[in-house]
Amino acid sequence: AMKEKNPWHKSGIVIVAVIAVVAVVALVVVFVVQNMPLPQKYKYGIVLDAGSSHTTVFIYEWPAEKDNNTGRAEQKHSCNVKPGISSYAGTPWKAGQSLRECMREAEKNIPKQRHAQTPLYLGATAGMRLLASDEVFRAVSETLQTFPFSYQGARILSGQEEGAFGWVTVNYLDDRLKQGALDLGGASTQISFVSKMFDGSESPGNSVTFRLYGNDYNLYTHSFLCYGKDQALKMALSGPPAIRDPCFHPEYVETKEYSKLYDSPCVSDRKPQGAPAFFQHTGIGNFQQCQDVVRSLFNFSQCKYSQCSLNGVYQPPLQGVFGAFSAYYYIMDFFNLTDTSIPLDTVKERIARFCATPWQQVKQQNPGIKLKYLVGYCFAGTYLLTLLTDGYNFTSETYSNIKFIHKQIKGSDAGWTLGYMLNLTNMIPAEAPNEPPLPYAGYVVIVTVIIILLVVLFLF
Ligand SMILES: Nc1ccn([C@@H]2O[C@H](COP(=O)(O)OP(=O)(O)OP(=O)(O)O)[C@@H](O)[C@H]2O)c(=O)n1
Ligand SMILES: [Ca+2]
Repeated sequence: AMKEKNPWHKSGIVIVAVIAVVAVVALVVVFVVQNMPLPQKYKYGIVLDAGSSHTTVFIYEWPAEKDNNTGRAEQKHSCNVKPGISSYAGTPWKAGQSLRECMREAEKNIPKQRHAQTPLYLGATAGMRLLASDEVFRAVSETLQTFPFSYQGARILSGQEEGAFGWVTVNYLDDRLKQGALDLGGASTQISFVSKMFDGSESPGNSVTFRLYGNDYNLYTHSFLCYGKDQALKMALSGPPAIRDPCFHPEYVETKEYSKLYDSPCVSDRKPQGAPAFFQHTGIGNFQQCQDVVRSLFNFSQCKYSQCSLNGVYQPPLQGVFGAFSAYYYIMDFFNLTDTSIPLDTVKERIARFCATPWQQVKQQNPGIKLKYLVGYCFAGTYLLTLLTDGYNFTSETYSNIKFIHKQIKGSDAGWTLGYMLNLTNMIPAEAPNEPPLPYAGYVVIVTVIIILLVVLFLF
């Protein structure tokens, strides 16, 4: 009998193979889809930074299901209003009104179902330290309570908190190396850093301890009230009647109201008897002389500690790199000098040349810059350099340890607000995060390749 070929034999193998391949592909697909991260659910927090010159509403966002020890809160949105609430001393209700528009934006930026559980904090800094108006706080609180968030209250931060939380923000997410923090505001300025030479014993008032990513830190921090850039300018102007002012450009002439100059506690006791109502403010644009004026605002005559920065305030030796933000950044960004590999002498020369440039020419060369800011950069640049060198003791050698920064990793603004919220929500990461051994994509690729390998072996 003829051996009949079984036509089913060959096609049977093919069918089995196809089914096997389809099954494996299906397996892989199901596996990948199943293991894909679910659409994230987020939690939110709102912090209002009520500074002396502005109020900024910050919205932070972090994954809801993750434990909080991995450093993942990020800035989702920010909204800025000027001027600061402390400028509404005469009309407190307007301070409340001024925040409405940004708060409505916050409502839009946070999903409705999360509103009620979103904490809302307002922290005020140096402007309110100087004003200390209960009426302004009451008006602001009333406004904030009309929004559907979980209002946690408004308060004035101490200078120590402001410095310490700025340090936490700068070091959050970045556990590789501990950076110091330099904050130059309108009404106060802060310096915060960790130093081997500082254990808090010499000056307990400058000491703050934190546990961050598995390490304990003893932080040195100090806030100088009245030494923000706007109040420092008032102090500089209120010296001997500033007729010919080295901190303003040649050809700058402006008639100014004397009483406006003395409207802050930083300068009120300097007001001379029988001062005229108006004075002519005339620039001569001289960096060296402007530096002398700034130095005269710093008192170096007494120090009861092993060493001091200025005004008899203890400061341990500088250590490590520093993130310098807020006005430090705005000023150096204007001068195109945020790159600190540029030698300090070159930086001084450039600012000196700017100060010596006649005001008309400065205006022509900087058409895009608001005049109220532009007019102040000669003083601001001189003040910044003098504070860093004569004040904090940075040198030509250590200047490059400063990094002028605006945003943190992942786009959060550098400043005290993120650190403040992390602290109040118990989210300052006490332990270092547990990294998964493989990134997710790598894990999927490896699993898939192994399965395909097994299938190929099986077929042959
Ligand atoms: N784009 C900007 C924004 C602000 N400024 C100025 O920089 C200074 C500091 O601003 P900021 O850090 O916002 O200070 P505040 O938080 O308002 O003040 P403080 O921290 O002292 O309360 C102010 O003189 C402000 O006018 C600037 O030159 N350019
Ligand atoms: Ca500030």
